[in-house]
Amino acid sequence: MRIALFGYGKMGKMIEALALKKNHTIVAKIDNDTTEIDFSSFDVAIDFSQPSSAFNNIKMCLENNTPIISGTTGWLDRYEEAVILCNENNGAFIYASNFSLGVNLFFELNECLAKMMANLRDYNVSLEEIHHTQKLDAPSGTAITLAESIIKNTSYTGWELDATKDHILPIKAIREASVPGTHSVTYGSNVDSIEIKHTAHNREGFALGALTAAEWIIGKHGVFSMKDVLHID
Ligand SMILES: NC(=O)C1=CN([C@@H]2O[C@H](COP(=O)(O)OP(=O)(O)OC[C@H]3O[C@@H](n4cnc5c(N)ncnc54)[C@H](O)[C@@H]3O)[C@@H](O)[C@H]2O)C=CC1
Ligand SMILES: O=C(O)C1=N[C@H](C(=O)O)C[C@H](O)C1
Repeated sequence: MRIALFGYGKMGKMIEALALKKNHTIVAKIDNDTTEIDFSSFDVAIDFSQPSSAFNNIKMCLENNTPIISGTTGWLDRYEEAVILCNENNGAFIYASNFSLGVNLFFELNECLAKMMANLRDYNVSLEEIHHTQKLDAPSGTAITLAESIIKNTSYTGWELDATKDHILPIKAIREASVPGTHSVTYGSNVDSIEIKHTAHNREGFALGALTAAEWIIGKHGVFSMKDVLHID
């Protein structure tokens, strides 16, 4: 598979290392704003860039008939525009706030627990995420995905960083030197608490998931998610 990397930072480099081990070829490493890209030279693009550049990278790929996998977080106010562009161009697109298998299983666990807790009024839910200090967005994309699922399945109506209002799910975003990504969901009452937690030990799981999605999407048309790639239901 011939791959173009949009974003050649921590994730771009990790994906390159894994891709080479799997005998894929990295034909382009795009690490800044540019329009000088030969889209005919690669089969798929993988974007791990920055919140301010992700949408434009996705747009360029879709307008040039290139399947695009995006893991960049913090740009989702334009997600619906990306969906429209994908459909208009008969393209192929996957966004995931987290590509690791472990977190995608954790998403399922979170949904299941939210459904169980939905009518238990003695418990309040809160979310915490811990990431490295270079992270540009807060809360993390993964925390937002977790929060949206809880909101869909309980009486919570929204989320806010450090919220203290009724029915608003509080998210605490902590930044510590080199943490790859830790997420926990806690249901607390006066008598006990229930916590589920995912800890990434390094970035390999994210990179492997993104490569798996890139291999999977070739030849397909539409907007997909990691549920499609991993056959989770
Ligand atoms: N969905 C997932 O599984 C994961 C998502 N992420 C997200 O991926 C993004 C990148 O993460 P890291 O690699 O850790 O960040 P990073 O800061 O190490 O790398 C980002 C790179 O993008 C480059 N860049 C800036 N403007 C660009 C443009 N217009 N086009 C292409 N590249 C450009 C920067 O020069 C930098 O090298 C972040 O939004 C992060 O939250 C990170 C890990 C996993
Ligand atoms: O910026 C990161 O590093 C990560 N970002 C993603 C997010 O915002 O959820 C995924 C992972 O937690 C690492």
